[in-house]
Amino acid sequence: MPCSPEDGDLVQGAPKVAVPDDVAEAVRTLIRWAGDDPDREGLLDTPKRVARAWREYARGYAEDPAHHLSRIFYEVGGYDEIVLLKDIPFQSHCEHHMAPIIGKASIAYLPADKVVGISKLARVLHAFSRRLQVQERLTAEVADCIWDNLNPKGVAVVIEASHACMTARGVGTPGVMMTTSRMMGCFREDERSRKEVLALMGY
Ligand SMILES: Nc1nc2c(ncn2[C@@H]2O[C@H](COP(=O)(O)OP(=O)(O)OP(=O)(O)O)[C@@H](O)[C@H]2O)c(=O)[nH]1
Ligand SMILES: [Zn+2]
Repeated sequence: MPCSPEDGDLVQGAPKVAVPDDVAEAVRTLIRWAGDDPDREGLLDTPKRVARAWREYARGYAEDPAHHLSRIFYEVGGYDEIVLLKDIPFQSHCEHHMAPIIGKASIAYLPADKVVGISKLARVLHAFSRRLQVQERLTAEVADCIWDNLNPKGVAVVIEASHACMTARGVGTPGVMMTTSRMMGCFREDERSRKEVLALMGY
């Protein structure tokens, strides 16, 4: 995947982050554990690559997700209906196996007075997904962050994802998706609002 400008020191051509010896050594140990020789030519640079890759996978730890919701618009022409960002692709890693979680999220809110730039919903998702996660917590953290910072009338988050720890190992069930949701405010209390937002999401 190409680096985006928000990757900071990870932008192609920028100086690479230094990898501490103990981190590289940990990867060498893992290579040995996997059954290979970390001193063979093809694997010599792998510990540093893996270490830097993990800085990318886990760059959400360096972000304050709420910061993305700090630029508020109060005037949006009296708009008072659902705002939905649908099928946002994301990647995360499960905290049990550190294996990829690959999926999509739909994030909706019903504004009271505060509205944010629509990209910010995806930024909040990425700030939480680029950490070690379980899908339930990821779903709740995204919803809670929007609820706490925008004080909307409702928040709805639905996430569908495939867990590599289930597809590439373990139970070995490719194609299985896990679905989680968090409904808050009107989407939790009012059945019509809940149905409306789920229909807009395509469920
Ligand atoms: N609820 C939940 N479970 C997850 C998530 N990601 C991974 N898991 C599960 O975490 C569980 C960890 O179970 P353990 O028995 O401790 O680990 P394990 O022996 O590797 O389990 P298996 O995956 O069944 O081989 C597994 O059932 C995984 O499928 C997630 O986001 N949410
Ligand atoms: Zn897992």
